[in-house]
Amino acid sequence: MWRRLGFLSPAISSSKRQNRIPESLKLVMLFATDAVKDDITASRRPFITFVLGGPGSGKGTQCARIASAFGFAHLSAGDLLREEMSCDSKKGKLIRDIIMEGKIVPSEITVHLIKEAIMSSSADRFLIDGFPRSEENRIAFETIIGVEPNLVLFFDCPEEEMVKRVLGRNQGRIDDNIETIKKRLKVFEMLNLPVINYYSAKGKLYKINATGTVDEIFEKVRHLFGSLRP
Ligand SMILES: Nc1ncnc2c1ncn2[C@@H]1O[C@H](COP(=O)(O)OP(=O)(O)OP(=O)(O)O)[C@@H](O)[C@H]1O
Ligand SMILES: Nc1ccn([C@H]2C[C@H](O)[C@@H](COP(=O)(O)O)O2)c(=O)n1
Ligand SMILES: [Mg+2]
Repeated sequence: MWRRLGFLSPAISSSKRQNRIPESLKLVMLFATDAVKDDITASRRPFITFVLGGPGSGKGTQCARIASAFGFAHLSAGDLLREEMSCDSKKGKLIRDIIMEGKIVPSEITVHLIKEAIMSSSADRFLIDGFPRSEENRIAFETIIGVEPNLVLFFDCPEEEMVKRVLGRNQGRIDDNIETIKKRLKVFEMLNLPVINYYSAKGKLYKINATGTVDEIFEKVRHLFGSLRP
């Protein structure tokens, strides 16, 4: 099956930008012992789908449809961070500042939130929406949680369409303004495309043209998930 997905995914041009792992994350990785990984993988091995795409490409919209049609638990990294951001704490303020700047929150924070969410769920299949956003995110997940995704969906959408959708979203998000969107698009290209290329090379990527109506896009997604036996 995964070979077939690889075949369907055209290669994506690779980014020249190298991602560096910060010292703080190296320390977390050092202490991510097998005992910690076993928290999630000892009693079960959930089916994990990463859902990637630029800002406004429709990840959240399609995840909601997939979750209700195929029984996946939907974990949005952005939603988890926004929830944490609303806490009146130093960490909450740090997250708010980073999101306003369109940058990426340190991986140890995001992976910890995802890990907690997986552990407190009894689901056997997860959509992890908006993660990993960088090579650092990806490596932290693999090291701390100790599993690789079974499948990676990439919603490929032209920039003008993404900007139009984000500006029309109207959900009161602090990053839904033109200045932050421009920064998020640059960060997507610099940090997220290398991750997409990585999974493409591994034959795990399924690229979906994210233009058209929500229903038209979901038809393609439905076809893919209908052929899976997670
Ligand atoms: N196919 C579509 N056509 C038109 N509008 C869409 C389509 N899919 C989603 N939208 C709308 O575009 C906006 C962005 O969609 P969504 O929140 O799903 O994107 P996202 O990829 O999760 O973005 P972000 O990374 O910023 O969270 C929403 O208002 C949504 O209703
Ligand atoms: N892995 C992630 C996911 C999200 N963030 C931050 C930065 C994003 O701009 C913001 C919103 O996420 P979205 O709702 O668009 O998925 O949250 C991050 O730092 N790391
Ligand atoms: Mg979203």
